[in-house]
Amino acid sequence: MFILVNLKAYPCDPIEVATAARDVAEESGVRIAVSPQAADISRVADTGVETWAQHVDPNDYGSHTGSTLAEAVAEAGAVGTLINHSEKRMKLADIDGSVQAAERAGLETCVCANNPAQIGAVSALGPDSVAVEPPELIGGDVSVATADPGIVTDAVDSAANVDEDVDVYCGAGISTGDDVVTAEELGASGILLASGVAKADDPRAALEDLVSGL
Ligand SMILES: O=C(CO)COP(=O)(O)O
Repeated sequence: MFILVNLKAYPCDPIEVATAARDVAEESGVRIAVSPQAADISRVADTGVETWAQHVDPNDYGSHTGSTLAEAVAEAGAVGTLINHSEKRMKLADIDGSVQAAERAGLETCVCANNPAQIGAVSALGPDSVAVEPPELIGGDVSVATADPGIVTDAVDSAANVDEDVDVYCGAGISTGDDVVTAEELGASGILLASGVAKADDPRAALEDLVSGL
């Protein structure tokens, strides 16, 4: 299982989370990555943790003020990027452009989507992975894997029907090792989470719990 920690714009210490994630990944052998604010990518990557961007724009180099250039986040130390999110909604054509931009820059890609139908649509764009996250469960304390297990299994089927090489992750409300094991049993090969770590009093303990059943 891959554990991808999205720090969103939470007021946590990205270096504290990054060092904890690096250590827990080393100790457990579980792949863990941290996705900080773009401005923090470089110093998070310097900790040695696997670092992902939260977003890249579809554009190439050029006159694109305010854009997040895929090559720039790769140069800063990111090895992957999220694309699209319930909190950063993109048009399908722009998701396609961002997947291509990320691939051009050598970044691994994970496209987020709200439901299994959208998972099928974005799987057709050829990302490395997709993540199903029901918006109504994001930021809550009930895991998608227990609140709506069918959405995870349907997302797995939906992606496989389009492209069997696309990994499927799930997210929303995941905070415990039991949630991670349940997600794995439903066919997910990774989880995407935020508040369970970013808002935890002790991010290291939260990460240790997440990997405890793997
Ligand atoms: O949106 C998410 C990750 O991208 C999930 O957020 P929570 O883990 O806070 O529910």
